[in-house]
This record gives sequence, C-alpha cells and structure tokens, in this order.
Amino acid sequence: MTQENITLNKINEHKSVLRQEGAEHELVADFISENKLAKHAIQVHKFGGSSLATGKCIKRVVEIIRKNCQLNDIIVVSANGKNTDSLFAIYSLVEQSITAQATQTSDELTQAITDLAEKQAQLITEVLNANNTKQLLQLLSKDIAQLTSWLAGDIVQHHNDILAFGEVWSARLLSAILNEQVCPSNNIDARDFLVIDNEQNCAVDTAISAVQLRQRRQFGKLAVITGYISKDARGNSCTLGRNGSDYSATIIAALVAAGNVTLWTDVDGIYSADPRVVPNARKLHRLPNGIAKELGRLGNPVLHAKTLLPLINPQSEHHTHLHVASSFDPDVIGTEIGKFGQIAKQELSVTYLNDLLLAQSVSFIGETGAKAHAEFSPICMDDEKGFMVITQTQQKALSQWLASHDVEVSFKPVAIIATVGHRVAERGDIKARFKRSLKTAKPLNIVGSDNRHSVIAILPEACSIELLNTVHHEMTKDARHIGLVVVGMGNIGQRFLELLPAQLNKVYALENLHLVGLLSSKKALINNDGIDVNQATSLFVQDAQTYDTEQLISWLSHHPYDDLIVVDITPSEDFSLLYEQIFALGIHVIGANKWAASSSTEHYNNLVNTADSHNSLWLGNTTVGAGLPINYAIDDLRQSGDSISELSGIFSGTLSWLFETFDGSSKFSELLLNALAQGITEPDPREDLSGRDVQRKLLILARKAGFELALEDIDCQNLVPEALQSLSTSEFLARVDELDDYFATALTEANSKGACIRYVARFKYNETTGISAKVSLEVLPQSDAFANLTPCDNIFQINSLWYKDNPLIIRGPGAGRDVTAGGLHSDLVNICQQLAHKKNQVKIKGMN
Ligand SMILES: Nc1ncnc2c1ncn2[C@@H]1O[C@H](COP(=O)(O)OP(=O)(O)O)[C@@H](O)[C@H]1O
Ligand SMILES: N[C@@H](CC(=O)OP(=O)(O)O)C(=O)O
Repeated sequence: MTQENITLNKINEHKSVLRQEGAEHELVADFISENKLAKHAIQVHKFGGSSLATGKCIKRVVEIIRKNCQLNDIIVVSANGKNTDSLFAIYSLVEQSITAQATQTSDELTQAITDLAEKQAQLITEVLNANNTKQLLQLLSKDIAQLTSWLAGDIVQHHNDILAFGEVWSARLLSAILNEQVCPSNNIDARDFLVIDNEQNCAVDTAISAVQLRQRRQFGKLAVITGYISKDARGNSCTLGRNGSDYSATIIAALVAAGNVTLWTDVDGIYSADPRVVPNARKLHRLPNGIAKELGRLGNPVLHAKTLLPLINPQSEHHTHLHVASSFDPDVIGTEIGKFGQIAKQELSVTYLNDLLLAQSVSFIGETGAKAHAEFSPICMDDEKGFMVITQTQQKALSQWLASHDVEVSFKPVAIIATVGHRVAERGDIKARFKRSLKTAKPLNIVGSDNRHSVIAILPEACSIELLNTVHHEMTKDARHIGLVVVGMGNIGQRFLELLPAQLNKVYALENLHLVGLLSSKKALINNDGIDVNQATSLFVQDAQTYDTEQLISWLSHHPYDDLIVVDITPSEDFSLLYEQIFALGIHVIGANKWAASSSTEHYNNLVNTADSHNSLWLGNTTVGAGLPINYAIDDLRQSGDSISELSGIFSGTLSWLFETFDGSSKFSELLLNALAQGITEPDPREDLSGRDVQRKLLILARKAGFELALEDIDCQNLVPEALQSLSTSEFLARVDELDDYFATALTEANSKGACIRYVARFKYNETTGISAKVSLEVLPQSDAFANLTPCDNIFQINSLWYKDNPLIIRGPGAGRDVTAGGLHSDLVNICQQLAHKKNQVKIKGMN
C-alpha cells in the first residue's frame, strides 16, 4: 500500500518549490481534477470506530496516515469507539421517557450525556496540544448544548442530527491532530456535499455531490471527512445506516475516481467466519467482488451491504481497489477485494444473521412474488413455496404492501446461517456438506440465493456460536491454499516441473497447492491466479519478465496464500543469501542448493533461528545424496532419541564413478575426460576433484546430526595438484594427464595389498576427543562396504547409540535428473503434510 505513495513530506517540499516558482495554480488543477493515472490516483482511507477508540489508537492512525498518505488523499472516519451506540442509547432514553412520562429517566439521561461528553473531552485532551485542546473543548461544549436542546425538543425531527455528532467530533479531532503534527488538514462534514435520495435506498446524487465535494476540498490540505452521514435534497441530515462509513468511503472514492480504498479496522482482513467467535476462521486474502457483496448482504460486519455498490460500475472503465487492513497491525497484508481467478474462487465462508422474520404468503408465489422480491430484496425467497426472509425493520412495509394486495401474511421469528462462495448454490457437493453439518439445527428450509453465491439455511432459533463453529469446520476443514514458487529452470528444475502435473493428480497432500511463480536468474513469471502446470515451461518462455531482487521480495511480502513454498533448484550462492529474508516472511524453503546449509556457522545459525521464529520450514534432503533419504534418516534418529557418533561414506557420484571404474586399464585422465563427455563431472572437473563438494555435504549432514562445526573444521584433500589449481578450465584440460602418475601409483600400491582407492568422507564424534572430520582418498580393503558400489552410487553409513557395531547404511544413486527431481517432490509432499496440521492465527486487537 505504501510503495506508490509519495510521502507527505515530499509533497510539501514539492509544493513549496512550485509555490516559489509561482506555479501553484497549475498544481491545484493537477491535484484536484479527477486524476486517473494509477501512480497519482487518490487513495481513500477509512478508519472505523474501533481504530479511533482511544488516544493510543488515534496516534496509531496518525502514524498510518503519515506513512501512507499524500495530500490529495481522502480520510473518512467513523465515530470514535462506540459513540454512535451511545448516541442511539441517549436517543432511546428520551423516547422512553416521552412514552413512559417517567422522571427517573432524566437523571439517567443527564448521566449518559455527561459520560459521552467526558469521554470525548478526555480523548481531545489526550491527543492535542493545549491550544487545540482548548478550542476543541469549546466546540464540544457548544455541541453538547445543542444536543441537549434537541433532546428537549422535537427529537424525531433531529434524530439524524443527533446521531451525526459521533462522526463530526471524530473528524474534527483527527483533522486537528493532523494539523498539529503531520500536515495541513481540513475537516469536512459530509452533509456539506453528499446528497442522497432517501434513507431507504441511499441512492447518491453523484453529479451534485461530486461538484460540492470538489468545492469543499482545499488544495494542499488533507481532507478528513465524516463517514456515515449525508443530507437529502432538502438539506436534512441523513445516515447511511449502521456501519455506513464503509459505504461513505466507497461513495467518495467513486466521486473522485480514487485508485484505492482501504478500510482500516481492528482485524487484519476478512475471515471465513466471525473470528471473534470462530477461532479456526481463515483469512480470505483475495475476495472476489460478488462474494464480498454477498457476505456484506448476509451479515459480515466488516462489509456493509452497500459498500461495493459504488465501485462496481459496469459502465465505468475506472477500477478502484478495495482493501481491508488492521490499523493495529498495519504491516500485515489484509484482504483485497476485486476480480480474481479460479484459486480465490475456491474459498468458502460462513456467516449468519439473527433477528429475522420468515414471512409466508400465497402472494409470494409467481408474478406477485417477483414484484415482492423487486420491492423488498429479501435475504432469501422461495417463490414456489411462497416464503421470504426479511429483516424486522421491513415487516411494517411488507404488511402494508400485502394489505394493498388484499392477501394475508404470517410472520415467524427466524435466523439464517449461510455458506458463501463462488456459485455454491450450483454445487451439489457443497450443498450436501452444508446440509450434513446442520443436522442438529433442524433448519426450516435451505435455499440458494438468487446470485448463486450462497446457500442459506433458515433456522427456527438464533444461530449459536457452537453451530457456527460446527458448520464452519465442516465447510472449511480441507481449505488451505499453498502457493509454489520454483526457482531455477535448469536440468533438474525442468524435470521437477515435468513431474508436477502427475504429482498434483495423485498425491492427496498436494490438493490445494498452486504453482504461482517460476524464476530463472534473470526472468520471472508470477501469477497469483495460478500458472497452468501442464504448460509451465512454455508459459515461462513466452511470458516471463526480467526482475530484480527488490521486486521479488516485494511480491513475496504480499503473496495472497496461506503458505508459500519456494523450491530453490539453483546452484546460486546469491539466491541462498535471500533465505533469511524469505524465512522472515514466514515462507518455507526446499533447497537443493548447498550454499545456505553449508554457510558459515553464524549465518547458518541465523537462518535456522529465523526460520524457527517465523514458523518457516526448511527442507533440503536433495542437498546430499540426491533423492536418497539420508537427511530424513538422520532427522528421524535424532528426533527418536538416538545419538549419532559417526557419519561416513562416499558422497560424490562423480568420484564414486571415477574410482569404481579406475582399474589401471586406462589412464586416470582418459577416464576423467570420458566422464566429462558423459556429463558425469561438473563442466570443470576440478570442482569434483577438489573435494569441496564432499566437504560441504559432510558439513550439512554433521549439522543435521546436531553438531556445530564449520567448513574449516573438515580437513579436505584436494586431488588436484597445486600447479593445476589456478589454471583456466581449458588450460587444465590441456594438462590433465599430469594427474595420471599420482593416481596410477596410488592404485598400484593399494592393489598390491589386495585393496582399492576411494574418496571417503568421515565424521566422528567422541566425548573425550571431540569432533574429527575429513574428506580424503583412502585405501580400503575390497571387502569394505564402500568398495563395491555401482559406479555413480553414493553410500552413507551411520554409527549411533542404536547402530553401534552394525551400522545403518543407505546406498543408491546419488545424482541424476529423476532421483533429484523426485527427492524434491518428496520434500514438497512432506512440507504440505506438515502444513495441513498448522493452525490458523487470527489477528484481532485484544485477542493476540
Ligand atoms: N468474517 C469476518 N471477518 C472479519 N471480521 C469479522 C468477521 N465477522 C465479524 N467480524 C468482526 O467485525 C469487526 C469489524 O467490525 P466493524 O464494525 O466494521 O469495525 P470498525 O469499527 O473498524 O468499523 C471485527 O472486530 C471483527 O472481529
Ligand atoms: N458510527 C457508525 C458508522 C460506522 O460505520 O461505524 P464503524 O465504521 O465503526 O462500523 C456506526 O457505528 O454505525
């Protein structure tokens, strides 16, 4: 949200330069016209009552504005905390006292007004400097006098004027603190520009409202506008209904063609059920417009039913993004509401509404039913059975409407619980699950909504928290969307991708895994709506774009998945240096890349700690022995209580091939060139002969086994003589026969004792002598387990408390396309299985 913004300070600087140049006039026109350029489009930020409830909250909001806004943005505010509730309560005290003619209420009323005034005064005093405090307290006391006088008069006439105080005070206070601490700001009462038809339909007169808003905004000042309130054509105060400030924000966004609306609240997004009472609710990262609209209609408090209306205008080419974020945790990515592909459409939510009425009448059948539907937009309706579910406030109007048709109606109190998701009313499997989960609630009826995005059960009693949790669990128990990013489009990367479609089809644990990123060192193809796994490589070739690390980290920081797994199939040290940032974002890594796991002790420990503290998983079975389950075996022994004392074996497929094949019948150099031609060695065979690769692998395994050591703690015999070490590859290959004498002698000597030569890795731990580790050419008896391998095979031998005299041995191909890509798939399944047991964490202020 912050990236494209110019900070207020920068704008101010820019403005003062332009002012000196006498160019302010152009700038005014520039900023105030409805600018449709994405980078400069106006952003609307709406702060709900919960975000403005206390002095501390307000200061947090000021900080969000300082960081995220520019001067032509618009702030919309709700009443501080529960002030609207208090104003409603005060109003009904007066109503009651009028009907009951009771005198006692007047004390209660005085107390309620005093409490409200004191609370507001305390907020003012807490956040403003002395001068502004004085000024705002004077205005507050004038308002309280006005409120008291309205309450003593015709309260019905002033109903909305009374309710409006909450937003008026809140906007005035926020604007004052911004003026004092951040930037010039003007406080606008929406009743000065926002004209609606009537309170029932809240249809906005956009032409007049847009012109009046333009007149009210002042160049160079950040506008703070009251939410919730408006006026009718005669200038009377109106409200947009409870929670209506969200709707105010989107109306204003449409009036100024804003690029973005952020609804700042106390929860970090929209959840699959009310997170205050459903602890396992899932955050919906990307909510399709139609589903959001249906959720608002069916009771989701974060989304007022009308919020989306101003933003979904099929005639307009302009598109405004809508976000929900938490002002208590502004850096957490919230929910984005918009147009999304298949993955976002798979999410299900559960919502409920109590205090409704089931109206039954024959005139809800057929043609009159269609008319009733158009007139009342019921929660749900069945025009064959002749019933509709409406709100209590609609009862009177519906009765009158039916009376004019001369038909009878019966009303019964009911509640609804609904499962909401893309076209769920057409999904037999979802309807069946929903029905099963409702068994004990004995619903009166279950109907699909007109827009097909919900299945609604009509309940004879209020929806209990228990029922909500049961239904939610049943509908979402399998849901967890995991994004997969594959980095490295080389030989193994390609094979990994080739195997992916079949894996996704046959492995249950991968059910909700979606390929969303493909990266080479220079290009990236990223698609949050999923990349077709059957065409991954060709789509990459066709559509990948150049990228840099900053862009990559920014995308990783904002990904919309429950979990993201990065599979690093590169040999790149540079990429391994990003692991720490990746882990810090809670992203999991499967690394075939050896750099990170064999980096310096300090770096490695940092990585492990960062991954641990952010619940990021790190698997790297293929760093050693390709697909052979050596890392898993070591992990398993450690976790089971065994302690490993020795690790040894032949860890290099290349050196295994060379020494298994070298029998003296041809020169060592001939064999080496042959291996190079077959692709058995690295392009520069010295990388294999240096022993560094084996040294790194031994370090990785020893660390896995729980020992703290560094690369330097492992003695490494370089099989390349010093004279050949610093040559270019071609120079080395031209002089490769200089290796022959050494290996011929070593082989002859070994053979004379009935032994052979092998390049062996050995790690040993002894309580008294400590750690000893080396990788070197050894002379081994022909009977040794390491002596008789199929060329290219690896062998790993573990000695431990449990495998003392007769060691545990794992042996098999230690390199190759299929086994390595297969090993990576095995890590992938393993991570997905672990994630299936992970609990969600709902972030709500006060709850965690
Ligand atoms: N499905 C849901 N997803 C997110 N929040 C929900 C949901 N259902 C209920 N809530 C609750 O709605 C509250 C937000 O209500 P709202 O009145 O919009 O707040 P604000 O004061 O910011 O306007 C949050 O505290 C949240 O706990
Ligand atoms: N203050 C009004 C309007 C509103 O939208 O408030 P909030 O954003 O706190 O839900 C109400 O309580 O209904």
